Amino acid sequence: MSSNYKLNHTDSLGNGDANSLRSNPENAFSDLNSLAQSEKAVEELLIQQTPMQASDDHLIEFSEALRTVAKALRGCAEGKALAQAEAAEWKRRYELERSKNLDLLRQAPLNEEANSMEMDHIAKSPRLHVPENGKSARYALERICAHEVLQDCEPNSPIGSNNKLKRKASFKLSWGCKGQANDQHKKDIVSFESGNITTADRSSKQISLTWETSPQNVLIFTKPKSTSVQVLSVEMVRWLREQKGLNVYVEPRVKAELLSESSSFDFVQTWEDDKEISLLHPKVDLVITLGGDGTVLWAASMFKGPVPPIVPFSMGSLGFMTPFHSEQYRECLEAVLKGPLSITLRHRLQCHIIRDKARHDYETEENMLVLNEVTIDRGITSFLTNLECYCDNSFVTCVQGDGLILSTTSGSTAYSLAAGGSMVHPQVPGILFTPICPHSLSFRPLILPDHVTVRVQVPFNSRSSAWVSFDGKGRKQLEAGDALVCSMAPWPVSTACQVESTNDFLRSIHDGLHWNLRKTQSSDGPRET
Ligand SMILES: NC(=O)c1ccc[n+]([C@@H]2O[C@H](COP(=O)([O-])OP(=O)(O)OC[C@H]3O[C@@H](n4cnc5c(N)ncnc54)[C@H](O)[C@@H]3O)[C@@H](O)[C@H]2O)c1
Ligand SMILES: Nc1ncnc2c1ncn2[C@@H]1O[C@H](COP(=O)(O)OP(=O)(O)OP(=O)(O)O)[C@@H](O)[C@H]1O
Repeated sequence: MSSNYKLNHTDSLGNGDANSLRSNPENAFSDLNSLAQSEKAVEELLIQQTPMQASDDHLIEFSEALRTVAKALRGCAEGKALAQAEAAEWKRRYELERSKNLDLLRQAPLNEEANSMEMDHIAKSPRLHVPENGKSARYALERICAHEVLQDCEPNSPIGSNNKLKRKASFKLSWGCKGQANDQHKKDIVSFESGNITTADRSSKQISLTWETSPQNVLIFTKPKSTSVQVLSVEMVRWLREQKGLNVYVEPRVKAELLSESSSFDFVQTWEDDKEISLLHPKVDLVITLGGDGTVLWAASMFKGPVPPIVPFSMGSLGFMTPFHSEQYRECLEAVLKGPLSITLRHRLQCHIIRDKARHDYETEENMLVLNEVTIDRGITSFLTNLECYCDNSFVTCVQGDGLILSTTSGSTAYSLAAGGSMVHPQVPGILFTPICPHSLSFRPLILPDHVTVRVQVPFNSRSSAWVSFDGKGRKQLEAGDALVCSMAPWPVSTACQVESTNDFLRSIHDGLHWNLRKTQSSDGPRET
């Protein structure tokens, strides 16, 4: 009889048998009463044990039950308080992150204004055209269009040390209308005049870049350790200088290669210190890449802010972002330098890690920008990753598997595709949320809108840490309590198109992946009657 009330054991939160008592406490009391009123039971008890012992037993069991209930309630309250504290802490960090980003964005128009005044004063240059809608797009475009003065910030800087005062080439962007380029700018997408909601111009039209002043400064990135790339770079640098009269910048490694070819390449400019790379953007009108997609990723990673337009030549096995053929480099570059050219505006993600250790002082690790994706995986451990994912502070899901890929739409044809994600046109704004080998039958990839902030956290009860990599590089460990915060960056990467954005994208998936290649069924057979 007494076993009806016995609370054998409880877990750390006081759950277990306590729950059954808590869920139905009245039954427990009424059973006790009926037991006490049962003469037969009392007689039996008197025979088996002394009255003192019996009532002691009941009192002990009853007080045990109460203690367990109290423990369970305390556990619940503590859990709730902890969750609330954690939510508040994350909200604080999120707000800090947001205000930091807003500050950055606010500074942009100021700098732009300052530049503009300086420019107007120096050279009465035409102002760039700025699209009128959405703030983030406006800032992004202002930033990539910025006119800047080529002045050495540090007199001893090797970058452009033989430059006099030069002006960065200016350009304007225009959005095509029904496939035709014109001078229209982006307009509000949704109008709601007279209560009627209608959509007008869409955001992802073909974009055309027109030079307003000729590009003068070209930076070439090359895939290392490739003989064919080295041969082409020698030829291209000479052509750009002798035929086009351009200033050419290359990486220090490439300058050494060129000089070993001939001392006549000493006009080529480079840098010595990695810190000087941050000075590249104001000096470079155009970037050329010679290699595969990896070289485009490498080039983009050199720019921690705005990126000059990139002309990617294909010298790898695939090439989803490299539409130009190296054999025709002269014709291609002639056309690009003259303009106008179609571009694909590829979004990037900005990511940063928040360490649990740095909980009380807003940390700190450098923001990383990715053109393809940021991956959180299990590294060399054999344990499942356990990743809690939030989207703007709403819980999304917990990833248990090999990891998670947060990809741009440009990266949708890379790792995300291999993990089962959809292929998405690179100009569709969005963040792909693709699990890697999830240990669940119902986990499907998601595509989230471009305005959200995604947070991926390793929970404190995780069995192992996780590893983050950025476009397949720069691996960093995430310990329990650490989080990765990721949102759309305001600095896209514009790559020149061979034809136009959609045509290039479709060609790349046909040529690169043999997408949906199937022998055509012959008409020689049964037909619908
Ligand atoms: N299982 C996989 O498919 C897998 C695994 C790891 C990394 N990757 C990809 O490799 C990228 C790094 O490229 P890398 O060249 O520095 O390394 P890499 O030299 O190892 O090349 C990886 C391959 O991915 C291709 N690739 C890169 N970006 C692409 C894109 N946007 N669309 C289609 N294919 C693309 C490259 O052309 C190359 O063939 C990572 O960002 C990741 O997307 C893929
Ligand atoms: N300028 C560079 N400096 C250092 N590393 C680079 C540079 N350019 C490319 N890489 C690296 O070299 C590797 C190979 O580059 P890339 O993908 O362009 O060539 P690939 O592998 O031959 O092309 P594909 O994958 O199409 O066959 C990549 O990991 C990339 O990060």
